[in-house]
Amino acid sequence: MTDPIRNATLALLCDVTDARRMISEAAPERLASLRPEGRAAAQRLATGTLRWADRADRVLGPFLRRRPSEATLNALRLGLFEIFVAGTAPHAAVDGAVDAARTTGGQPSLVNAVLRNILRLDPEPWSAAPVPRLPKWLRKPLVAAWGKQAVAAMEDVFAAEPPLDLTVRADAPGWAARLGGELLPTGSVRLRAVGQVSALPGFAEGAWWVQDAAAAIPARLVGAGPGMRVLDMCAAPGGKTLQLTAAGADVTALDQSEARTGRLRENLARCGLEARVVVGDALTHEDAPFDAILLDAPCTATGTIRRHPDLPHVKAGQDLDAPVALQARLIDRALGLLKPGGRLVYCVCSLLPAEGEEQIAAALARHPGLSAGLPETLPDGIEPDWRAETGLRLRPDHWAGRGGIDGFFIATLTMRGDAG
Ligand SMILES: C[S@@+](CC[C@H](N)C(=O)[O-])C[C@H]1O[C@@H](n2cnc3c(N)ncnc32)[C@H](O)[C@@H]1O
Repeated sequence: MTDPIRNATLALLCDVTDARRMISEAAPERLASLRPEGRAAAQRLATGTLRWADRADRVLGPFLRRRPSEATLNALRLGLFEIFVAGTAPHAAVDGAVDAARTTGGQPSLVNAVLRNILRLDPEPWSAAPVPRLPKWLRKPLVAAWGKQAVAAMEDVFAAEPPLDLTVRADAPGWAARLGGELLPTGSVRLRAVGQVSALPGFAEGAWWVQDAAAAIPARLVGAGPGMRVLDMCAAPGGKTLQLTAAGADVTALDQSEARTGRLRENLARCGLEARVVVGDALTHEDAPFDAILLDAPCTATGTIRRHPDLPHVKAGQDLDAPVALQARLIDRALGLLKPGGRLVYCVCSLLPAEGEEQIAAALARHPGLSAGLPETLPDGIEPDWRAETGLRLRPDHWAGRGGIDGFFIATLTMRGDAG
């Protein structure tokens, strides 16, 4: 009998590897006919399959004379993931992959033959294959920036299913105990093996929100508090807006995406928090001056691969010049909206220095009177080796034993009062 979840998973995998669409973008349409549990299952299968695609391709190599169609290759990857990682009974995984290949325009007989041949091998080749590696287009600049050993440690972290981190409004130790999670030194609560997030205690009343431990750090560096006028310049879907608002600041949350801003409004409403939400282009936003600005700039998001293993497939060969140029324009615009002496916190969830360290060096060169330096008192839990010359460099292999963190670069910038 045909399985709608596997069929939809295979179609979603082809959306990623063939049509170069992120799962978050393609899933709403692709999985629309499934029930909520089915949608969650298909997303889990697709994400896991992509996380292990590099190992699957190495195992498949000797069995394929040439690269098959995307539907066939993805059906094979899905079958191997189910058999060797997800623990599905081999006959069910093979039948499911064969059937999905048939429904999705692949070659079912090839999928059947290859998977059965692999299952016959003794010892099975999966376990001996190396940890999935990043694709060359990304590995090369990362090795140049952080070295081979660090990149290998990142790849180990990317191979594992990431934990779920929460930012808690009050009483993080209490919520960690209640949810059976770990209280991280930076104050986030880390959970493992979570089913439906919205069913957890505290979700409905907005006692916490989902936010990676690294992503929770930039807003803490803003120093927001009551009486301060703060601009969250690229705000949606709003994890950082929630932090700034919860700290008591008068927050303007600006983002150009109507759809993402809708999610930001929902998040504020769930948490009972208020901010002025504006849909608009930060490059033309007026309404100055602000005491502080948080600029969480659009970027390659290469720091979030452990949560988004679809990203290396979708962004392959992406031009870096456009995001880097936009980030520079956004920094310049933000500086123009700040009160003299006000603080700009710039951050990107990128592992590429061009979007982080080099972006800040270029801003310092463009603006005499601008300085980059971390505040004297840093938020709790920041490790000494996360400090970089002009800010904080957070990498996925930091806290590797605890499940890692997202990659981020964060700088705090201040313009001297008399400088223009
Ligand atoms: C990294 S995401 C922000 C994530 C958000 N700060 C959070 O914590 O949930 C970058 C955001 O920048 C927005 N963006 C990109 N270019 C923009 C522009 N010119 N003006 C305003 N927003 C922009 C995108 O729509 C996207 O929501």
